[in-house]
Amino acid sequence: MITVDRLYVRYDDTNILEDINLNLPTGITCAVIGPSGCGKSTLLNVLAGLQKNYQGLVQINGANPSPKKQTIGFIPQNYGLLPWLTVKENILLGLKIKKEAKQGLPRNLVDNLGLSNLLNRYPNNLSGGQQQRVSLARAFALKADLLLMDEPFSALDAITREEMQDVFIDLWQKQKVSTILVTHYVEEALYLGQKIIVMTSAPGGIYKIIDNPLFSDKNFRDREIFSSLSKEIRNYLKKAGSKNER
Ligand SMILES: Nc1ncnc2c1ncn2[C@@H]1O[C@H](COP(=O)(O)OP(=O)(O)OP(=O)(O)O)[C@@H](O)[C@H]1O
Repeated sequence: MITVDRLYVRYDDTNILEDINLNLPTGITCAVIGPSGCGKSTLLNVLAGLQKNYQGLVQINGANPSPKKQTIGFIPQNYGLLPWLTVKENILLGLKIKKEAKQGLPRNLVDNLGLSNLLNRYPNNLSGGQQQRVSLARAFALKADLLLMDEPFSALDAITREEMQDVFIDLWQKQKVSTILVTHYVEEALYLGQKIIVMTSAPGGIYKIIDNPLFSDKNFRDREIFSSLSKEIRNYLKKAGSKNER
């Protein structure tokens, strides 16, 4: 369970996040969408335990976010791979930090992600899609309490992005890890988020939380509700971008 109660983040005298309240049950995916600069990455950083300068209550399974108390997987915008480590070493990195590297490489995961022949390569010699697969392997190997992804697929071309969205859904179906992902794409939010949080522009707040009936439906674009729901979110985003119109 993820609980956020009256969360504020301030830099100097400016509120970046303002009065964020959230209750997310364990084992769901939640997509966060909102105008540029509204504080989406800041929210992820707070949940990851990377940012401590906040006010309010933030709890993951009843405790403040901390690498000592929970296992938190984090996939940043640039995949977060260490260029001086091989694919294999990058995948094992999280497990090493968790002191579980002795279990060795999670072979099924590596095979499912098509990484078996790339284990000795370095990240710079991989395509964007391959790098993203490595970062997913590292995150899912952890069997994390919470997986945070900051625009995980935005650097990929459209076809590879759609492939990676399917890869994510397949992995998630097997593990049902609680996941929060930030995205700029309405379609991505509709495919990957059981819940969709629409944020207001700076200072970031929650404009609307939507229960999404299209989650993980591979034919979601063909469903009748798709165009009305995506229109609704785009309208929310337009309004959310201009607080006066709320
Ligand atoms: N260390 C910092 N000091 C001061 N201001 C900061 C700092 N880090 C972030 N900010 C500001 O906080 C605001 C929110 O930034 P954040 O990166 O969380 O937004 P975002 O919604 O993820 O943006 P984008 O969609 O463009 O990636 C921005 O105005 C940013 O300039």
